[in-house]
Amino acid sequence: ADQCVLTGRWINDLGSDVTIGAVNSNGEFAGTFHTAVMTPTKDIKASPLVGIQHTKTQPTFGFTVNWNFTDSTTVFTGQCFVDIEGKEILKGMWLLQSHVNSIKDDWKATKVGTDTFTRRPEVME
Ligand SMILES: O=C1C=CC(=NNc2ccccc2C(=O)O)C=C1
Repeated sequence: ADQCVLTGRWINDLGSDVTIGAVNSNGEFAGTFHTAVMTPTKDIKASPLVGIQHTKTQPTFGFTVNWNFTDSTTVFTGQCFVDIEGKEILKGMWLLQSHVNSIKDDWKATKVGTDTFTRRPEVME
């Protein structure tokens, strides 16, 4: 089914903008994550992501984001669901690992949360 092939543009509930490229026959993909959560201190560059999805109906997926202006990493995992109107939703959870300078601070270095992505509507020309 071509539903829930992750290629394309997605927006999450924080307003961040994710672009995912082609998904290969192994389900692997790459893309960019343009976060909405950083106040534009400097020009906010997109951060790279790599991931993999199952290629079946309503597949599960995972991807990793390397935040390029902080030394932190977020891994997302979830499942793509198609609602009755055919709208796709990526229902997921994430772990954010912040860089800390000492293992003594490791206890406070991992945050967890939920996140939902929907397809970014193509702007009508
Ligand atoms: O430099 C950084 C560090 C962490 C960030 N986390 N963003 C997230 C973490 C979890 C879920 C969504 C987001 C998001 O940006 O939408 C973003 C930029």
